[in-house]
Amino acid sequence: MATPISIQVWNPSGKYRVVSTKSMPGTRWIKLLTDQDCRICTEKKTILSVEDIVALIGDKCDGVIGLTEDWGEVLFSALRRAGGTAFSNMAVGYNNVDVSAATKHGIAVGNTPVSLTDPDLCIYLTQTCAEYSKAQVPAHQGVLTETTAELAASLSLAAARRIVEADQFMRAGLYDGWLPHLFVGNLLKGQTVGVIGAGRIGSAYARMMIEGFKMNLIYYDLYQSTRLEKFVTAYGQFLKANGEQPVTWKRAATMEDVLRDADVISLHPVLDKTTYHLINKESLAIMKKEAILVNASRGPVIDEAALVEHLKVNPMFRVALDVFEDEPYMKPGLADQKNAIVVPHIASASKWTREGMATLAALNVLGRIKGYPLWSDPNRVDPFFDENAPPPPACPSIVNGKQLGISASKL
Ligand SMILES: NC(=O)C1=CN([C@@H]2O[C@H](COP(=O)(O)OP(=O)(O)OC[C@H]3O[C@@H](n4cnc5c(N)ncnc54)[C@H](O)[C@@H]3O)[C@@H](O)[C@H]2O)C=CC1
Ligand SMILES: O=C(O)C(=O)CO
Repeated sequence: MATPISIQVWNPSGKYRVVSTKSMPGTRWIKLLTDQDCRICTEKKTILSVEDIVALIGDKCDGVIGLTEDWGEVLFSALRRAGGTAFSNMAVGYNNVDVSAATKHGIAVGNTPVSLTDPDLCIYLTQTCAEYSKAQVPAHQGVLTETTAELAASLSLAAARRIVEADQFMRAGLYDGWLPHLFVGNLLKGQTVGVIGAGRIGSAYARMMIEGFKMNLIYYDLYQSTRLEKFVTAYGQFLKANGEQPVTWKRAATMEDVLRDADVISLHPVLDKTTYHLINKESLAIMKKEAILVNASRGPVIDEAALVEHLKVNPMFRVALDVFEDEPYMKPGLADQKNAIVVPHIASASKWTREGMATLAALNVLGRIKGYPLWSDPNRVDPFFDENAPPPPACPSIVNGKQLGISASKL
């Protein structure tokens, strides 16, 4: 075992033993657990291997909070042997977790689809235009959802206006004076934004690009996003009533239609068998030569080696990536491409979101340890964030709750 070098323990004499495989932001999650007689053990610096985590679980552990590690048979059987019944990913995505292995061992699997109410947005829309405000803009905007969508929007802009290249050029002392051809990029207004996977994050990203830059929408999802369609229709009517060109939407019959039509394409599906290498050599070839591709979902949704080859022969094609196929590594050649922007999986990295995720992950584990029921709607978890009141006695979001027969909360 690579010895963990900086173990930190809170409330050493606590009755319940909880391990957090990574140090998490904020202090509320620590207080919530220690107030309920939990001893918390976390590794502050190292990225732990599966072997390290088994050692940290030891022979007594009630629950674990983890992220990105490979949570399969080895870890779940170790947790079970130590008497554990709870695991929570500190993430909304849980493609790193073998849920059926957890269920087999009677272990609950939590995730963090954080949400909060955003009254300002609703007031703004109500004042702006009655129709527009009725367009089913959700009263609950996800904290993780919006944060991740904002990063995807930032990457779209950075790629469209070549901000990273221009920044590097400045710092290299190459700027001699204003030139008409210097870092000419793409105007977004009036262009088409394509969204693949129009769930919570994909829809929030679409709204930002449509409202912010008056782009038209084409999307592909297995399900119809009625709420998003109504929003774009109403916003289009609002623009028309104000003498502006209305925005439009189209639900594509195939993903290829999106790839063919869109100027900026952002990927937001879950990672599963149907989305693995969704973007590959063939699908890249369909896209416009000057298109922008953004990925803040999961790395393996793109065949990254094929992407590197595509970037080499299509210098006007740009890509902006938050996630990578072999994370934390990049495929050979990617870092050399000027038409690629790469950031280290920071889409959810706003203070509020990360602290909220830590709180939810801790409460998933605590709820299971205490035998609490499941919260009624994992997309409406605002009560768990109220710093002035104790959190509801429920598990905020357990993905295999039904399979384990955990009862639903009446709250
Ligand atoms: N980069 C980051 O830090 C973050 C990444 N994520 C990733 O984003 C993903 C999406 O998150 P949410 O929007 O909250 O999930 P969601 O479940 O609300 O949306 C996913 C959408 O993908 C669609 N989908 C599934 N298979 C598809 C297919 N074959 N083709 C097209 N669409 C398909 C689903 O119907 C659904 O509408 C997460 O699963 C996670 O992997 C989430 C948060 C942060
Ligand atoms: O929540 C997720 O799925 C993440 O990727 C963490 O940022």
